Amino acid sequence: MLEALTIPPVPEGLAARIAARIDAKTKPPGSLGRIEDLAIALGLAQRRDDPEADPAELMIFAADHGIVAEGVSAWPAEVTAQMVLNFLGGGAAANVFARAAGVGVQVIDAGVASDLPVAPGLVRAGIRRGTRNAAAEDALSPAEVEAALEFGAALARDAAARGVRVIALGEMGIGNTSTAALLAHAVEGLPLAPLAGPGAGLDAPGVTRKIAILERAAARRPGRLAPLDALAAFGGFEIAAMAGALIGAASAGVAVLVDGYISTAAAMVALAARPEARASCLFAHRSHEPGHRLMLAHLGVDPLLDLDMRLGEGTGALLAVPIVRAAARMLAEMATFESAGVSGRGGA
Ligand SMILES: O=C(O)c1ccc[n+]([C@@H]2O[C@H](COP(=O)([O-])O)[C@@H](O)[C@H]2O)c1
Ligand SMILES: Cc1cc2nc[nH]c2cc1C
Repeated sequence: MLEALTIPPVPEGLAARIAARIDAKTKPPGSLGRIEDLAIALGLAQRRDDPEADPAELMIFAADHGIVAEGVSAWPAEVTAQMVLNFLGGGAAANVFARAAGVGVQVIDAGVASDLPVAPGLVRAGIRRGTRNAAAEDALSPAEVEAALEFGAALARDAAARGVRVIALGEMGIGNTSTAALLAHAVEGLPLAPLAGPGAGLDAPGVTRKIAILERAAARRPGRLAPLDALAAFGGFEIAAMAGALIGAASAGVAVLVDGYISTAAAMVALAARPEARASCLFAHRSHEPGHRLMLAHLGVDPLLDLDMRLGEGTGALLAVPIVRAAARMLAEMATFESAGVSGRGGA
């Protein structure tokens, strides 16, 4: 089904048309700097001359990772489910930033291992509870990968049908920095050790142990892997669902705000499978997780913000929403030299 989703090409001349409109606004040409580039990028992402930032929605995809049994995280796996309850209660950083930014939140159990109550507002994939331990065996079956991708794509297309214009990709999953590192290594050939960092708070000896565990996992499936094979080898459910959501959003003309280290790994996987979705992506921030710099450099991306954040949940993407909104409204609402009767550049 996912292969059947067509991603519309960027219309010919769209960037030049938006750039010309921006140049007619009452300001010295180029004086809004990267906000001007962002307005064009939003137009390209939505394949529209008049892109909109609202409504924007945060999707928080939560899941667990079997590799946590090896000791790759400073935190126990139960924290994933506990944080899902916190998201549902509105008390997490993502909830607070979403309220501050005027963004709706959807909480998604993409494959959490611990018990979660049936709760209104919790969307469930119902594929499986957690991945297998990728250091010992493949984390997901090909059918599970397919199901998670389809699930994410369907959620994004549902959001598009509700009129959502921008989807922010957030996640929660103890151990998912390990999975993200393995995916970036396998799909793009980036070196594994510099991709492996403290995640949610490992100390230096912990990072050294994490690297050894990740090397063992990578050795099980050596060499470059196709994106879906890499997801099967290493997981995880939330990353596959985010990759599916990105492709689903791109197919529906919805812009995707990519968040931090794990969200970017999902984008890497999605873009390896569907390069034509690249124009649909806006990159929100540079995470403090050291490997994020490598990923962004590999993608040739200079994100909007760099605030030393490394939380995930979509918090970096949420902080970028007001900037994206300002760019869209600049394009829609700013007067032109002509409409405002302001003189153009004169001679001496
Ligand atoms: O978004 C980031 O850049 C980021 C960087 C480091 C950690 N995290 C979050 O921390 C969790 C994963 O960390 P870890 O050490 O358990 O792999 C997961 O819930 C992520 O949302 C997120
Ligand atoms: C408490 C906590 C909150 C998080 N939010 C995203 N990742 C997280 C990891 C932990 C440990």
